[in-house]
Amino acid sequence: MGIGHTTSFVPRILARMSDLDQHTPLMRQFFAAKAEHPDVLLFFRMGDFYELFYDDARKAARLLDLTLTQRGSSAGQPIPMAGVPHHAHEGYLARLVALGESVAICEQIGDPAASKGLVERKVVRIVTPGTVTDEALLPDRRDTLLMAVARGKSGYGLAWADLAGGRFQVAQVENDDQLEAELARLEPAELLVPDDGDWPLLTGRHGVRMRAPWLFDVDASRRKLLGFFNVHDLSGFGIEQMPLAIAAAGALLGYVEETQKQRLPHLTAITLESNDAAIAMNAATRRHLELDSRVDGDTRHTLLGVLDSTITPMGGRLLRRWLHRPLRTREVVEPRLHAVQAMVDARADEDLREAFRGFGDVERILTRVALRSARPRDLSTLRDALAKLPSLRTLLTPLDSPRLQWLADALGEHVDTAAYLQRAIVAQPPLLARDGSVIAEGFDAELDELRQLSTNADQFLIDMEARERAATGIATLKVGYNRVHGYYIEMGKVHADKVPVHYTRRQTLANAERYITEELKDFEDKVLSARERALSREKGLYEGVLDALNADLEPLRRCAGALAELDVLCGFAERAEALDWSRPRLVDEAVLHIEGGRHPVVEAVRDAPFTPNDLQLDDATRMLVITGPNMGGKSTYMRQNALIVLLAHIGSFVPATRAEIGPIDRILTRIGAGDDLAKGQSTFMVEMSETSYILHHATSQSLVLMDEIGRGTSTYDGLALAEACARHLAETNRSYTLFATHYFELTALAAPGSGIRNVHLDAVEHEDALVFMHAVKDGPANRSFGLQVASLAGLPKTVVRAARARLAELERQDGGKPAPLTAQALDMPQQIGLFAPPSAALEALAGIEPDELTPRQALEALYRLKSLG
Ligand SMILES: Nc1ncnc2c1ncn2[C@@H]1O[C@H](COP(=O)(O)OP(=O)(O)OP(=O)(O)O)[C@@H](O)[C@H]1O
Repeated sequence: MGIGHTTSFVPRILARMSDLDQHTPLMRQFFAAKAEHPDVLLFFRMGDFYELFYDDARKAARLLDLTLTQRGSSAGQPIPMAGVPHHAHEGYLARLVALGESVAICEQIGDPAASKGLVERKVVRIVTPGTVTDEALLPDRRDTLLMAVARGKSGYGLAWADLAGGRFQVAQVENDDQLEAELARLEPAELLVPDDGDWPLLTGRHGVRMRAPWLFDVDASRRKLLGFFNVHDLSGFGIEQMPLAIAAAGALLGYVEETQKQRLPHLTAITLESNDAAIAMNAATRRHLELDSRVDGDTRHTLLGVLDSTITPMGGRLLRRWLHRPLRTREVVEPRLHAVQAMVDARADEDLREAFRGFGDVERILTRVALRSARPRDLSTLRDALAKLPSLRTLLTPLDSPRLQWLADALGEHVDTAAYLQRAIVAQPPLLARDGSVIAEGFDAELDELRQLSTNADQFLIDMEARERAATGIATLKVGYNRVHGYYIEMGKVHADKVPVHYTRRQTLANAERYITEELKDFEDKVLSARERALSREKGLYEGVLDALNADLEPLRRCAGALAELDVLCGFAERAEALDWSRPRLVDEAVLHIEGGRHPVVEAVRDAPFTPNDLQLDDATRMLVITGPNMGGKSTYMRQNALIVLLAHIGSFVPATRAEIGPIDRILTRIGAGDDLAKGQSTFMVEMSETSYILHHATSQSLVLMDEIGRGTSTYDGLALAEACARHLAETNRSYTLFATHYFELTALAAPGSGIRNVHLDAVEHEDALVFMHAVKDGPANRSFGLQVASLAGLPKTVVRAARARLAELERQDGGKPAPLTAQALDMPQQIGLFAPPSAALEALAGIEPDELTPRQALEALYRLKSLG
């Protein structure tokens, strides 16, 4: 949904409503519902369909490929209409929500059969992209977040909620860059912002919803939060002094209450996310490192694609969260690494992972329990999950890791809940509670009796007949049933004198009398309504089961959280073994020392073996200037080091034989591929704004990757900028920098004492083919192989040949060496051969292919050249 959606739609609806009297009663009902929800699609329940009218119909028809029809006319105008069948509406909802649309569901409230005239209708809930909790509408392995952003002089307040998981978090950031970074990290499905001016950052984003600015009022928000969480102040959440965060949280909560129209008992606290705890990565870095999606949309060949071997969906979601927020807090990361080590040492992951199978999505199930929308199969999955806990705990017991033992504790026992669900729910319940047959036999005597009544009615009648015959001595006495009179005891008129006093006459036939007794009447009442009553009894019992689970929700949610974390850690152990990764050492000294490092994704995709490479950065060496041919492996080398650092800080082992990593505060990258031109900036502009961000933010604890900066402008501008940036990074920022460049001039920076070293990647020409070695070696590259790579890429032979001739000329002019970069050289570009006026004769010569000339043509060419010289 784009910004401004609201404003265009409302006046049209209101205009139609102005002549309400002329509309049919049904349409008046529609307009009334629509007036309350003007800016969302209205699903208007009519029998077995949800119908959409007017603009909603047109929009839905377009988005969902529905047929646009007409429903008669109202106020003299045909009514455009489109509909989706009720039984299949979830699929359509899912598609709309994925497109960032919201839908108000307007149900028939009254019983259509019982109501005279128009059945009552009411909007019962509003499904929005950021608030969905239905299983069918949610992606399994990714959080669906609703976010609100408040802005003020000191920056932005952010609040985000994962309603399906029951998480509610806030943070404050200082500027646009940080806001953009958080949006890139969290990727909210729906974003609420105050309608108080421009939001250039959000242009083109899906799911942005403008809200009235007063909804972000700090005082009102504070009151709302105090009321919602039933607390006296917000200091318990650590946000008392954070007005912007409070404003955002209040606005978010208001929206959730407005759309969900129900209590949200599973949101029990607000967690403050501190920016200091995480390694900062801006939006560009996330994109460049291809953490969970690539520029081309591929998700498999990403770090997450390689790393994710979690079994449960909640484990998958947690891993994604971790991956996007590597932590600086060693107290959290070290215990994870230790846990992975313990599992690797004990080779425990295989059994543990086996144990995770069938656990299902306990976390989301518990949310549905809290929201009372849990379905029977949610409860049976929960039951089966709880039943597996003891064996899971047994597997964890021998593992020597405090974190794993803590998690085993957090799993809890839940013996009573497990037994309770075992008793309450049938082995394989049906999909929907309304069909009955969910509550197990033996759980409730009344339900059992009701069920028995409907199934065992025949036996009861046979038994009763035998009993009454014996009691009265009338062998021909019959117990029967007819539709009009119901159950009866029938006997011939001749037996009139033997009729017991408690028999009441019901009907007289020609030769027989029919009676009813108290017992039979009771039976009749019970049987005739038994099915309905069984169903309604079941419904009540089902609610009771939900109540019982809700009473014990917190420990269950802790259990779900522990399961998710165990699953992720276990996945790390599995990956470490399968991919031969090793445990990184997080140290206090300023070093970045990686031996035998590999790029996890490139290695996974390549058929041929991957060449491992080392990295050594420390106080003495702050920057590597990396040269070498295109395709040599420069980008791969730079990124693999960033990924190794990142993996180490989420608690994973890393693709290296050894890694020693000092404190890191940020990972910053400037990498050309996939530049984001969406913002209407030129490639060079993007390059420079990213570079400027880096120069402003990189510290001596930052890891910076710079890939060929300066490429987007003229050679000398580019070269000058690249050198100035490199110097600044090495001397002022003093960051750990990997600086890949095609400007050989930059290799001159690596003077003794500069903290800069040259390394290069090599290729060799072998029988006309170019072989890339992919090994990082000391010193600058001695040639670039640019022409060879161009020829590999299929550039026309004549062009490559012309380039080769030109290169020879340039090298002759420059004495074959890269020119040292001096200010003088930069000021006087014309002195450098590249800009010398080209020789017409040489150019013509370059275009000549001797092998293809006849002797006569060769002679002619020679004369021509002579004339040019
Ligand atoms: N260490 C390695 N071992 C094996 N193969 C590698 C290695 N590094 C890179 N490669 C392979 O070489 C290809 C090119 O690598 P990369 O893109 O890093 O080169 P580059 O030097 O950055 O090139 P360019 O300058 O054109 O951007 C990769 O796609 C990968 O298949």
